[in-house]
Amino acid sequence: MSGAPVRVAVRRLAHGEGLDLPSYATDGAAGMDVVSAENVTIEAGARHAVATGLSVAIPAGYEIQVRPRSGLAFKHGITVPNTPGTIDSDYRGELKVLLINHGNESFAIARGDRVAQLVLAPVTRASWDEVEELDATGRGSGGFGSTGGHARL
Ligand SMILES: O=c1ccn([C@H]2C[C@H](O)[C@@H](COP(=O)(O)OP(=O)(O)OP(=O)(O)O)O2)c(=O)[nH]1
Ligand SMILES: [Mg+2]
Repeated sequence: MSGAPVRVAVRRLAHGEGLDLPSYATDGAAGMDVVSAENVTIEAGARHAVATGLSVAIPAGYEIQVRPRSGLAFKHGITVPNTPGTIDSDYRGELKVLLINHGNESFAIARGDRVAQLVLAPVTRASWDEVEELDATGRGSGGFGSTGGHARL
């Protein structure tokens, strides 16, 4: 961690009352674990937008990324289909965690369970310089495996 934490306004919605705010599990954690505000079971193969009971006002120039927790992914096949989910700085609706169950069994989430992690990240915006020709490179248009497969070169 470098510097003071960036302050982010957070509002609890009615169904978020009593829940822990997202928090860093360890001193060096990159993401804040965020908990579910609902009891829900996600069937094998199904998706669900999990309520967090929170809305936020991220300062301009930042975003929040919603990332999976590796333990849920590895043990249960529960991950974030749109990872990293993007929370825009101008979004004021409820922050939701989209989950998909890639496992073979239904997965029960209880209110208060940690379902994902939130990473605050700076945003660099681009503007286009439209040109007739791009500069030449050794790679050129080669891609999608053009340098070899997964095995040792
Ligand atoms: O995992 C997510 C992803 C998005 N959002 C909210 C915040 C975000 O600012 C908004 C829009 O997300 P995104 O731009 O990814 O979705 P879209 O399909 O492009 O919708 P829109 O047209 O509203 O931008 O939805 C969440 O709560 N959780
Ligand atoms: Mg969008």
